[in-house]
Amino acid sequence: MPERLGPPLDMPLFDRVALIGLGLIGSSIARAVKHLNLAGTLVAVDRSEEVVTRVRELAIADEATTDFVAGVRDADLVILCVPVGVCGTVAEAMKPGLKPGSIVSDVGSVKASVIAQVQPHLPDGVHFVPAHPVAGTEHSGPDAGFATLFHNRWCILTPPEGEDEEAVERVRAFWTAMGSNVEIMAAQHHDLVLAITSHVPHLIAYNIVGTAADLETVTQGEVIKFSAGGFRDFTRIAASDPTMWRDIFLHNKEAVLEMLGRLNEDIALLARAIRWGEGDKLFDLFTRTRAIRRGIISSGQETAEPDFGRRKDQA
Ligand SMILES: NC(=O)C1=CN([C@@H]2O[C@H](COP(=O)(O)OP(=O)(O)OC[C@H]3O[C@@H](n4cnc5c(N)ncnc54)[C@H](O)[C@@H]3O)[C@@H](O)[C@H]2O)C=CC1
Ligand SMILES: O=C(O)C(=O)Cc1ccc(O)cc1
Repeated sequence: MPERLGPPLDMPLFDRVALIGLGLIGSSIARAVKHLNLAGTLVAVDRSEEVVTRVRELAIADEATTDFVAGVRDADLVILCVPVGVCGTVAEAMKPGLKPGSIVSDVGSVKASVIAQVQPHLPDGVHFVPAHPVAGTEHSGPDAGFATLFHNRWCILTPPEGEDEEAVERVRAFWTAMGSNVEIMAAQHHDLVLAITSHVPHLIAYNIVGTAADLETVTQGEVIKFSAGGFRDFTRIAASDPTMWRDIFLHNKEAVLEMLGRLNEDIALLARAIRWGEGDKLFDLFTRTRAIRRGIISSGQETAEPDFGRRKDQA
């Protein structure tokens, strides 16, 4: 797997790009954009003065402001990198500054709800190409980002039907330049797929760590001391940002509940197999799941060892 970004482009893809929300994802995009020369001018917008100050200290954008309207003015591409629950209010706040012909995008982990929140606020002539980079870590904030985060990772675009093809292709080119593999799918389908591949696994991690911490027969000290096994991987996931994940579950409610229902049925079957000593059933499942893990590794999406967020290849 290549660990470095390519050389900077001779010509930027966009004259002016505005990022709203400079946390893990926004600041990773900012670093990649600067490194690869993807924007003539990069503007950072955040509601937090502290974040804006830190962005200036880190020098990861050309301009930084808390003023949404001024921040997006004249931008050709505006990307919302905020928790999914506030995308509608952010879109409403920036609306007066949006330039006709510009492209609005986002990075939210849920797509149908973000589209429903944002679309009503976009003036005619502004294109909307929602995106979800399927790449991240359990860390948050502008210091947590790194330019190679999206390298060799999927980025899913969910343009509403009838959206301008050229706008979609420009967003595709942007993510491809950052090293992502881009796929296009319907927002509802995205939400169903991500419910089982990302959202429910996070819920399970939050649940198992919470349950272990609550167990009266096991002390907090023992949970930490003996966490070298599978539990340790769950604690990494369960350290993910509470605001972000609260919003994901509330905004992908139906798909998550659907997948949880299915999961509950399968767990009941596993409990039954254990109770009745049906070793073959357990063995068959574990054999199938081992093949899935090996398939992921051989596809180059994951290293064989735990990488705890791929921070060693930060750029
Ligand atoms: N963390 C991850 O691993 C991934 C996150 N995402 C998505 O990316 C988005 C951002 O996530 P992170 O960068 O991890 O979050 P973060 O917590 O690191 O950063 C969020 C930033 O948004 C700002 N913000 C919050 N509310 C705002 C508002 N109303 N107006 C303006 N700025 C506001 C915060 O000040 C902060 O700087 C979320 O929608 C999340 O679902 C997508 C892929 C991976
Ligand atoms: O840290 C991890 O293991 C993740 O799963 C990161 C992540 C979180 C949310 C997303 O929408 C995509 C990726």
